[in-house]
Amino acid sequence: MGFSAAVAGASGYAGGELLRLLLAHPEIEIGAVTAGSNAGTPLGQHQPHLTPLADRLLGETTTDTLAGHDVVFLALPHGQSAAVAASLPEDVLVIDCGADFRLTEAADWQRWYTGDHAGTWPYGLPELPGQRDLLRPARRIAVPGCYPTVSTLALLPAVAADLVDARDVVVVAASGTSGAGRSAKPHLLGSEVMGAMSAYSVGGTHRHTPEIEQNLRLVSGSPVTVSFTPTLAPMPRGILATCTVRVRDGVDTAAVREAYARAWADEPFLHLLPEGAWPSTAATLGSNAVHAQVAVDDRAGRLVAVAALDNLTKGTAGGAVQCMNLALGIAETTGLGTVGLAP
Ligand SMILES: NC(=O)C1=CN([C@@H]2O[C@H](COP(=O)(O)OP(=O)(O)OC[C@H]3O[C@@H](n4cnc5c(N)ncnc54)[C@H](OP(=O)(O)O)[C@@H]3O)[C@@H](O)[C@H]2O)C=CC1
Ligand SMILES: CC(=O)N[C@@H](CCC(=O)OP(=O)(O)O)C(=O)O
Repeated sequence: MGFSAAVAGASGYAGGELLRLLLAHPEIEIGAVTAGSNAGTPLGQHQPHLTPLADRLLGETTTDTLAGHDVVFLALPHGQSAAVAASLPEDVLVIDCGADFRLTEAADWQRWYTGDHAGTWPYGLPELPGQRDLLRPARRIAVPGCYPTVSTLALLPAVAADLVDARDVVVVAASGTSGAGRSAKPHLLGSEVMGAMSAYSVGGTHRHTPEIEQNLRLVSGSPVTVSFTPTLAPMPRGILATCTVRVRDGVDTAAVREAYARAWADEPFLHLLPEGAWPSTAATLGSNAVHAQVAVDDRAGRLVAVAALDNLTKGTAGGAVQCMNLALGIAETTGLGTVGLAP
């Protein structure tokens, strides 16, 4: 065991997935586990699948509890991370699963969130060009939102190779309910969700829109406009994103597939499926993998890129552990699987 790690928000979904992954990580010893209103109760009461940690008591999320670790993961609601991070020494690796430090523009923060913009940390999507060089020396990392991870990765090779016009991107993504966190909300009741799909934050109102645009802008030679519509699917975890964008003249499926195969040849977690096979969330569950497929719809003149991932693994905790590995100087794939759970 080389490094100690604390997890704040350990009673929640993202915190639970972090602990599941860290339990299997050969270089990590799990230290403090903390919560909010559930502080003082045993972790096993909230995360019964984490049997080796069942008797651990959840601590208060304070500087005293979190201090003294090499790594601190924050899996807290938006707006809670800045104060905690500021109280920790600069040489401690702090990895925030929330949104507070993802956006580069304060104006974007003010438009899409409430309160003051806390700042910008290196963005925890290693697959962005040049990003690994920024993450290796970083001691503060902002993990992307789950929809931005899957949508950005689904579109990145096509936008980077200038095969598409990024002014006309449409993303419709279906998420499992764990994406909404664990606190009780009427629209997440079993009777509302089971056997039903529904759209929400329609009409360009979801706060992940500027994050997806920010990511694609990094590689696009032209302006980027994304119309993003999330939907809620009757499953506990997983996201399937269907992304379409106008293709440049003469671009066909073969050219797009070649660009994705080239871009992802050395990516350990990004898989372009064999031609004709389309992603399913189930095949990615519990793994850090992203499965994708692309085709050009010649009649409509649009690229269709479909990608699936597990929102709690590559979409949050797995992405966070991947970034931790880079920042600790250990192999990026340590403790992370690419094999999903099926059926
Ligand atoms: N779920 C997902 O798929 C994704 C989540 N994220 C982000 O990860 C973070 C955690 O999300 P998620 O796990 O889903 O949320 P949950 O609601 O499931 O968990 C929230 C956690 O934060 C704790 N908490 C709440 N308020 C406070 C407080 N004031 N002080 C200390 N601890 C507090 C809760 O403790 P208690 O049980 O005591 O209330 C709980 O442990 C969020 O920022 C979310 O946006 C990012 C990408 C995807
Ligand atoms: C199904 C569902 O409700 N999903 C969440 C996305 C969660 C996520 O990625 O997290 P951040 O809040 O960290 O950005 C939502 O749409 O708000």
